[in-house]
Amino acid sequence: MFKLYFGPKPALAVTHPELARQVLTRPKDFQKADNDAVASKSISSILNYTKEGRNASLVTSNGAEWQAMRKPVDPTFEKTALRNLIPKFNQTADTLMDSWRGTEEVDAKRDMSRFALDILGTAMLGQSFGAIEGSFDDTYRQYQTVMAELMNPIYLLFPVLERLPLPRNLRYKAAVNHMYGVLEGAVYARIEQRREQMASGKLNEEPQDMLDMLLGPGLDAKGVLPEGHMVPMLWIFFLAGHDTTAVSLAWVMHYLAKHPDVQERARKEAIAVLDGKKDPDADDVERIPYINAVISESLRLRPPVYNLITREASVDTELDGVSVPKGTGVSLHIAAINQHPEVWDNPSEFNPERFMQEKQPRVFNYLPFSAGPRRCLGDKFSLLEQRTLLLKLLTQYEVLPHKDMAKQEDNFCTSPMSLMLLQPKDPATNCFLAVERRTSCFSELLVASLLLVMIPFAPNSVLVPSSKARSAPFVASLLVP
Ligand code: HEM
Repeated sequence: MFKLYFGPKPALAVTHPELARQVLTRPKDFQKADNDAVASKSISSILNYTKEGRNASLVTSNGAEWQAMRKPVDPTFEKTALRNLIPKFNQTADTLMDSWRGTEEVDAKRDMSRFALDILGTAMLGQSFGAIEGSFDDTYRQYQTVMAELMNPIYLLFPVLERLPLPRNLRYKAAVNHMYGVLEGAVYARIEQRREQMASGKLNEEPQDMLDMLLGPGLDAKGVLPEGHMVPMLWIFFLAGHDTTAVSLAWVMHYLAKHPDVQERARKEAIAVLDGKKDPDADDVERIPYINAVISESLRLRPPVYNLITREASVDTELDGVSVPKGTGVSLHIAAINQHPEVWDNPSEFNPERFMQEKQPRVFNYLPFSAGPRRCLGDKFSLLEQRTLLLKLLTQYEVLPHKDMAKQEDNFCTSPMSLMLLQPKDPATNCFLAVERRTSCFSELLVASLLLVMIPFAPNSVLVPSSKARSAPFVASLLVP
């Protein structure tokens, strides 16, 4: 544990799993800090509040207010509810991989980000943002403006600047208003659709996406949530679920490229589970322990939310014998906890094997999704999305190190966003990967049997992973953020 300052405010950084356990399981002593600690004022006031000015952010509220929001949305993120979304995940994964056909270079961070956004659009609202295809440009651009400005350090440090009529403020507010309109519009369009279906006697009672689940049956736009909370809740899902998953996937690509042996084993598992099918189903994604271990190990070493800075002492209290005055910020350094040498052997080594043991890591030793009552709501959603993509990607593509990757370390960037999100280093410098298109499962079997005879004559064949990256016909580059 060490002391630091968030601007002028003193704070503690916790790096030991046991102390993390205490912080996460003593919500009366350590509560969520006020919104302003993590987001600029305009975003807080426009999207995280109801029109009457009540805090409607699931992420930053506390106590009964938080419970009133979390309880009704929990079932939407349960395994059984999520199973229905797998066809949407498959479809978006196909769109992504189709977009790579014939491409020479692919930017992995960008594409994982577009994938994660389109997944959220489709799964939440039933409409893709068209981010992968670039067909929903305006909303995508406005969304990017909000995301870029949300953590603008200048405005976080000097919030008073937000009151000035600066071009940045006008642009930012317009983008936030646009996003509010899109989310509100989606809710009202759904109610309207139901009304029409009801009138024509064709109302489909089965929820088609998360919006249907949040709305519950009927024509009430507030759905299962307290009045005025629907749009802020949808917004939170985008905010909490987009970049986190995108960054996680980008790191998985990075590790797959760096560890061809791991990738090959994961591929074998994917091919065996899919068994010639194009699309995984809900059972398939449960039968991939090794791919799961690869994701878990990547999340351990490079947790997207690596520094959770959202807690503060709600009363005068103590931690590890140190007195902690009310109002002190408390950050959980998840990246440090996930690699604590007291609980992990060779902590900085990438080794998915750790997650293949019968005895899984103890809860507070491994915190990419945090733990306790405030554990990430969307962990299962994100894992399902990542597993679905990897199952398909590994059977169709091979992730290879780009020629510049020899120089690469597992670096992460120090952009303003890295205050919370651990992103691979700036793409312009050294985070290139390459992917190679693979043959289909059927033709792969064919090629494999031919290779038994032809190996001496076919050193660049798709099934020989080494020197082929630059000579094979379908090389595309994946650029990790
Ligand atoms: C790899 C992907 C993800 C990571 C690493 C991640 C990580 C986290 C972390 C560390 C927290 C903070 C928990 C705490 O304060 O103790 C959190 C909270 C949250 N996450 Fe995630 N998350 C991911 C994906 C998602 C997705 C896909 C969604 C929704 C679609 C989501 C929704 C939320 C929400 C709503 C909360 C606030 C929960 C509450 O305070 O009750 N997350 N997440």
